[in-house]
Amino acid sequence: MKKKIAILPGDGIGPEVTKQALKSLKSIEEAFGHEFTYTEAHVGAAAIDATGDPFPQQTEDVCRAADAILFGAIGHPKYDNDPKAKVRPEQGLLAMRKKLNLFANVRPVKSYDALLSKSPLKESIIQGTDFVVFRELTGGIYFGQPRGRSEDGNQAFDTCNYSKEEITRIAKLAFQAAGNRGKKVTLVDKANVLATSRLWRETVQEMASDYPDIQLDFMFVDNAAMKIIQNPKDFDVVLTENMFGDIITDEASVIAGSLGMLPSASIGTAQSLFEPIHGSYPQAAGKDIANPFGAILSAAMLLEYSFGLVEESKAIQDAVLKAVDDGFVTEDIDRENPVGTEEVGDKVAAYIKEMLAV
Ligand SMILES: NC(=O)C1=CN([C@@H]2O[C@H](COP(=O)(O)OP(=O)(O)OC[C@H]3O[C@@H](n4cnc5c(N)ncnc54)[C@H](O)[C@@H]3O)[C@@H](O)[C@H]2O)C=CC1
Ligand SMILES: CC(C)CC(=O)C(=O)O
Ligand SMILES: [Mg+2]
Repeated sequence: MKKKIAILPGDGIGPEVTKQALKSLKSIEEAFGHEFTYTEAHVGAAAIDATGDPFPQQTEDVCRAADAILFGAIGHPKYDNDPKAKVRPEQGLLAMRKKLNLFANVRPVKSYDALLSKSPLKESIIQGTDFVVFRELTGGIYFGQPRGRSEDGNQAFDTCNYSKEEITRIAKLAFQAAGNRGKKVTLVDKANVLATSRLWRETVQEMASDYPDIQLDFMFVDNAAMKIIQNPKDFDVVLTENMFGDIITDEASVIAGSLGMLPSASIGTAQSLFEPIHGSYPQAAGKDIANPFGAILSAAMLLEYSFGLVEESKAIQDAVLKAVDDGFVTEDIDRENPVGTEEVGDKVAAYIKEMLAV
């Protein structure tokens, strides 16, 4: 199969974890005889430095010309520590999501048997966790207008906005996913307080009759934040809006062992984009300590979601599992006996070929 992949490494640890994901994709090409071409483009602080724009037209063009997009992370302390900065790397990420219509961010959460003992959570509680969060990605408070500051600068405001259409299109994907899994959708919202959350409940309730074999539950987000840690196995498909999904998945990553473990797919109406759920972790940049599994598993999601290459995707997932089982993990997982980012990437790429006997 011949496919074009846009590579957007971004900032901080973005380039190093993306590099490890590419090693796995190259093993897959070799093992299965596929031909992927990779076109790199700037996004985030790297793009501001190069062009003044965190999501330049040239990068958008590269994304639109591709069959799928692999993204690292954006963000830089020089902007985080300057609340008055006029242009911010995060604007690039949000612009990219909006312009490419990446409306559904799918974030699978799993525990790893080999990592159970490393978790601050009780093994008996997290063992066997397997749920997926469908996070709406192009609406809500990250995008709503008006937003800004009052004229005297003493007040600031953001707007949370949702339309039925925005809710319906992601809810459909969540119901369909539940049909192929544990047949349960939990809508996480704040319908006791927010008008937007009440629209979510109403819309999803109306849709439920189209999916009679799916159990639909509702949970307020504050309760969900607690229950995900207390009883993660109660969840199958979690459906939620943009900001709630952002927050509860960072929390849920503790179940997997580290924020560096979780991949994601951002489903678009044309191309889809694949990215680890973490940020640019600037403290770790260039130190060969970042966990690349989230990025590598994002490449696995890319193969399955965008190219329909299920066996190839599984080959990467199996190699990751073997690397984890064999103790090839970075210091966020194993402080006493870590290996470096590059070594993890090399190991997974080698295991793919070894397990497929290439
Ligand atoms: N999708 C994106 O590109 C995102 C970008 N950001 C940006 O990233 C920058 C840093 O933000 P933070 O809040 O510190 O979030 P972050 O996700 O970069 O890091 C938070 C903490 O998670 C751990 N961590 C994250 N990724 C890891 C990895 N691959 N391996 C090992 N440990 C890892 C580290 O303990 C780190 O201190 C900011 O500029 C922020 O705006 C934040 C979240 C998402
Ligand atoms: C940096 C934010 C815009 C997004 C974020 O934290 C995320 O998508 O996980
Ligand atoms: Mg986040």
